[in-house]
This record gives sequence, C-alpha cells and structure tokens, in this order.
Amino acid sequence: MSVRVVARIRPLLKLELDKDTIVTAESQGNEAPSSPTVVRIPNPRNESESFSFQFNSVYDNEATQQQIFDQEVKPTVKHLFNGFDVTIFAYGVTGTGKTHTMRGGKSLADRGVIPRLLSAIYRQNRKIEKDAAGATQVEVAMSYYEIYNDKVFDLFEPPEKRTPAGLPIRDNHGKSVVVGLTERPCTTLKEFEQLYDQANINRSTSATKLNAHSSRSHAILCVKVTQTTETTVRVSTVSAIDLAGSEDNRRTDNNKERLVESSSINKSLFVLAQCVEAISRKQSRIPYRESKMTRILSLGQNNGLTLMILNLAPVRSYHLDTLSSLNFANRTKKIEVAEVENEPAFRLPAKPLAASITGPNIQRQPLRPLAAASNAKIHATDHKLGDKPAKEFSVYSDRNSGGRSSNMPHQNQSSRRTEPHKRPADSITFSSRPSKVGRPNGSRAAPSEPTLSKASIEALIAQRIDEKLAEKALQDTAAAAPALPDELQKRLDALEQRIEEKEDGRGEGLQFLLMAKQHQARNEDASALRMFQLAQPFFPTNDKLRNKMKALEDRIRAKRDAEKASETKPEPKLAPLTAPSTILSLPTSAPAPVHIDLSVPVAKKPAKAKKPVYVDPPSDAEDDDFAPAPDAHHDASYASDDSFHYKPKAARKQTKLKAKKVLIFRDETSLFPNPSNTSSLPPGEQSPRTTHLLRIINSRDVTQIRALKGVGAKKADAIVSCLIEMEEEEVRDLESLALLKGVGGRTVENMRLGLAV
Ligand SMILES: Nc1ncnc2c1ncn2[C@@H]1O[C@H](COP(=O)(O)OP(=O)(O)OP(=O)(O)O)[C@@H](O)[C@H]1O
Repeated sequence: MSVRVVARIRPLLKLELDKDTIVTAESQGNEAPSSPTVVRIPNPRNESESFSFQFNSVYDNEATQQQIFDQEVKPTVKHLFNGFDVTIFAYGVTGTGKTHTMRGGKSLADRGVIPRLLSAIYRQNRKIEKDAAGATQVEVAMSYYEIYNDKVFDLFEPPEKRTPAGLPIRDNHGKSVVVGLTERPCTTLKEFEQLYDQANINRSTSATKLNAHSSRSHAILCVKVTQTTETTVRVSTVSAIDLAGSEDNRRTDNNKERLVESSSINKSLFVLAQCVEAISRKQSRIPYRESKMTRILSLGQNNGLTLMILNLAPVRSYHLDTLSSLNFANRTKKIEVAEVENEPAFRLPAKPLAASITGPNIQRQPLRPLAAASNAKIHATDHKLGDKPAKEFSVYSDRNSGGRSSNMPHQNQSSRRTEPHKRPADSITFSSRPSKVGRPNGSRAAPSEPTLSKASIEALIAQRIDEKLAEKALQDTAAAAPALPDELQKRLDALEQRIEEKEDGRGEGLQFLLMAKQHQARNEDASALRMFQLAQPFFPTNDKLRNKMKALEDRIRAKRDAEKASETKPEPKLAPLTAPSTILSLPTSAPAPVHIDLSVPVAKKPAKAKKPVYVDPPSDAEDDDFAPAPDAHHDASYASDDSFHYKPKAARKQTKLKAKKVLIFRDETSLFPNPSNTSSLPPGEQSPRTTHLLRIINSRDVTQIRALKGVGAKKADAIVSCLIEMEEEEVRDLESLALLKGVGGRTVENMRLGLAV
C-alpha cells in the first residue's frame, strides 16, 4: 500500500491578497466538484501554462478541521485498534499551516488532528470496554519529543532538564529507538490535553518573518494503545508528526540563531527528499542515517498506515517553494508501505509472576527507569538464515507483540506476518482489515488466579518486559547488521556518537564530516570534498582536515588529468570520467527538497523533439520532477497522475540509457576546432565564453537562462531551482554545470555554442 498523500491549501492570511492566489484545488474528470484531487499551479516561467499534481485528496481553503479529521484521520482509528501502527505527518514550507492542521487552535472548531484523534481514541476505548463488558481493557500512554537542531529532546521534560546532547537514538535490527524517553499513561482526554498543552510550551518555537509562531523543530507525538484481554495483549501506536517547515532564508531575514535552526531544518528535509528520491529510484542505500528526523520517520520502512498531509500556501510569494513541495509529495505518494498489523501477545500465566511481585515488592518496581527505556523493542529473532529482516517502523515503544513473544518462552512463537494489504490509490478511507488473533497454546491458556488486579499485573508485566527489551536493545545495537564493512561502520558510529555527545556548535561540523566520510566510503570524491569544505569552517585550525581536503583535491585533479591525457580523439566532445554519481552540494537552505541529479547521459540526443507526448518515465529518467505544460491542448492530461511527467517524444529512448558518468569539459576545445583556441588557455583558466555562460547561470535569472541555446522553460526552471538549493554557492565550472539536474553534457555544449562572445 502506498503512502496516502493529501494536500491542504490554507486560506489567505491577513496581509495576503486575493489577486496573488495561484494555487487551486480542482476536480478531475467525473469527480464530484466537492472532492477535488488535483492541485493546479502556474508554471513560474510562463503563466499561461500550468502544472497539475494529483493526490488522494485535495482540500481547499474552505476545508474545516472537522472535515480533514473526519475524512482522513478518523478512518485510521479503527485500524489502530485492529493492531496497525499509524503514522500521520504534516509536511510543507514554513507558514503553510502544518501546526494549525496537526495541533490547531483552542476553540472546539479549531482543534486540529491530534486532539481530535485522541478524542476518537478515548471514545473507541470506552466502546470496546463497554462492548466487552470489562473483559478487554484499553490503556493509552504517550511520549512526545522534538528534534531540534538535529537533537532529540523529550517534550515532557522542561527545557532546563535537557542535556545539551539530547537523547540518543539507537538502532535495533534496523529499527531506530529513542533511548530514555518518558512515556506517560494518560487515561482521559482532559489528562491528555493538560499533558499535551504543557509539553507544547516546551517545544521550540520562535517568530520569523514568515510565521509569527514558527515551529523550529520537528515534533513527534506517539500514542501507544494497549488492549488487554484475559489472554492477550495487543499494542499499536499512532505517531502524529508536525515537521518543521523548510525556509528560504533570503525571505526570512533570520538572525544567527534562527539561521542555525533553519539550516538544520532544511538539511533534515533535504535528507528526507534524498531518502524519498533513493526509494523511488529503488536504490539499495537510503540515506536515513544522515539526519535524525529521517531515521525516526523511516519513511518507506515503517509498517502500517502512513498519511502525509501536504500543507500549501495559496499565494505567489511561495511559488517555487510550493512547486518543490508538490514535487516531493508527488514522489512520496509512490512509496510503498507494508500494511502489517501487530500480533497480539499471549499473556504469561499470572500466578508465578504475581507471586514474585506481590507484597512490598510491588512498591520497589523500578518504574522510572522502565519508563525511560520504554521506547525500545526487540524483534523476534527467529528469522531463517538469509531471510530479509522484517522492516519495522521506528522509535515507538513495544508495539509489536512479536518482539514480546520472542521474549516469552512459553508462548506460541510463530511470527506471522500478513501480506501487504492493497487499497486503491484514490480511495478516500483506509481499507478495512480484520485483525487476526492467534490461539494460545491450550496448556498455557488456562486462566490464572492473580492475586493483584488484572490491570496492575499487566502493567507490571509490560514494565518488566520493557526493561528487558530496553536492556537488550542497548546490547544489540552493536550487533545490528552493518551495511558497510565492520571497520568503517565502527568509525562512522564513533563519529556519530561524537556528534550526539557534542555540546558545542561543532556538532554541525561533525555532521558534515560524517557525510564526507560516507561519501568517501563510496568513492564519491567530489561529494566528499564538498562535505569537507562545509565542515571546514567549524574546524578552522584542523590541519588533518585541511590535508584530507588537499589530498582529495589532488586525487580529483589527477583523475581529470588522467582522463584528459587518455583522450585521443577530438570527438566525442565530452570525455567521460568513470566515477559514480556524486552530489554537487548540500544546500543549507532548501526551500523544499529539490534533488540534484548528477546522472549525465553521454549518449547522443536526437537533435530536436518534434511532438511532445506524455510518458511515465522510468525512475532514473533525467529531469523527471518538473513538468511544464507545453501546449494548452494537453492541459487535460495533466490531471492524470502518471501523465504528470512530460518528456519530448524524441527523448524517450534517451531515458533508457544508463550512462552515469561525470563529464570533463575541455574549455573551448569542442567548440572551436582551431587548436589555438584551447592551447592558449593555461590550466584552470576559463575562456571568456565559459565565463560569460557561468555568469548567466549564476545570475539565477530564469529569463536569461532560458535564452541560452537548447534551454527551454522546463530546463531553465530546473536549473534555477538547483541554484536556489545551492544557496550562496555558485557554479564554478562547466563540469559542475553539467551535473545540475536536467542539464548534462550536451546541454552545456549547446549553451556555449549559442553564445556570441
Ligand atoms: N486552514 C487554516 N485556517 C486558518 N488559518 C490557518 C490555516 N492554516 C494556517 N493558518 C494560519 O497560518 C499561520 C501559519 O500557520 P502554522 O503556524 O500552522 O504554519 P506552519 O506550517 O506550522 O509553520 P512553521 O513551519 O513555521 O511552524 C497561522 O497564523 C495559522 O493560524
């Protein structure tokens, strides 16, 4: 089942004008006008054209909180009680209404998804308990934390109690767990509201130019529902995540502190975009570990149901940001999530345990440490050799009873997983699936005679199991299967550990170092160098770092020289350097994730595309995330989900080519057959033509860029988007230009050819 993606366009704010509205919700074909599924937005380059994006549902500025909840969130409650984990997250640029959607206001009508969700959970609790005449008990507990500047902080703890390094995240069989998180039982809606309101005071928010109450952190609320019957315990978790919004710092006027926050937010969102990109390209390595938020969100790795609410501002000032968000959402909706329910665990015979915990012992149960460790959960470890470990959603506490049962020797150990359950992409509600409860072993199912109340025994059992699981989780961290060679993994872990523990501002620098090393491990020299360069300001006096950079520069230069030397023919004009695809730069202020695709096809392109057709491009097709409408008569087909991707007909074959080479340009050689044009250029110097071309590119002026030979509206927009991602960075040479998304070697050739200098 795919991630369900719905878009919500917020109303105009006080200072926004109706005439600036550019984002609209539309119905497609025979859909009811009241249930739009398409977001339409003009092409920033040519407003007579428009882009349209289809999602599971689209809500316009008149949609109420009640509507969003009833149509999107309420149906998930049933699934939660059937044992499915649910993840709901709000994504969007700063000031687009994520917090309004998730938390909302104080009045009844204004309440957001989270309070309404809790209200529905308690209502369902009461119903279940009533229907079962007390035979089933339901307990609700929650943890709430934020990721601020890439550190995890418990929102149930006041800020003064925080350690600067925050709470660590540990891996346990591919699942990330936050260690030391408080989990609060919460029996009534009123109790929840008190806890939630208090915790929200602890959340990091500040005024920025774009939002008077801007969230400076990603906030993650986990609500754990435990259903206990005479014989079974079933745990499932709903996670409601209010992500911080991406920010274009040229618009925010952020001060230093806000800038640091902003760059951390943007970085994590950039990594999220990279993860989504890697998933959609079916890459074996998904860079989850490069930010805490992505580690915790584990998009595409979590089981259960995932709902993304894409928040959008309707106005022109957000134009490019909105496009980027829409592109991101468009990819996210294709991510498949395994719809796997949590198995109920069979309760231990109560007698022996009760005996061990009766009397004064009860008072001595180590409640606090257990609460602190409750986020850890161990999987069943009975995989057969070669079995792929079951993917699990992260962080949340002991939701999978399979984990518990593996720790309960007398229980039925069969770890059963259900097949992913498909539902139509456009269905409004999540599909229904009855929960399947296994049968207990007859010899153990005999009812016990507890000396305590059932609820307290169960609580104590759960606490004991949590404690064991937490201990084991910590022990097992080191045993988790490394994706990289042991030695390298150890060094990365050590570095990561240092980042987590770092108390000064160098944590940011260490993050860059970590990424540099990861790139190095994959032989991605250019990206590694870039990361080292980003890290360098944090360690200005570090000679070792300087030497590393120097060595890398030398290696890259040597590679280029070797390539040039080996090039004997004047044609082809572009000499490929056999290197893996690389990342050109890490934007520190991504308005929203726009990936930089460095795959540059070297095969010859057809001279001219004649007639545009819509195709569903392969995942590695270049430039597949921008889709201008070429002609008005094609407009209707935009509304179709897969027709979103536009490619000139003649270029279709091109997308099948797998060449992924980084190009080396010989300045002017390919343009001017006269060798005097090249030999006169000392190494490292650029010809006036190249300088002029780079000046145009770095102007970021879409009109100038579009005027270049071989650059259409789509390409110009893609280039400007990439440049925006690069913030202050400039494109310094033709190789870097060819690495921009949607450019490539031949485009660079064309651009240069068309310049009259
Ligand atoms: N659907 C809506 N109806 C009315 N007001 C809204 C709506 N959505 C957002 N707003 C208003 O827009 C402003 C920004 O919303 P909000 O703070 O929720 O944005 P955000 O996306 O969470 O921003 P950030 O990422 O900076 O935290 C707030 O004043 C909020 O009340």
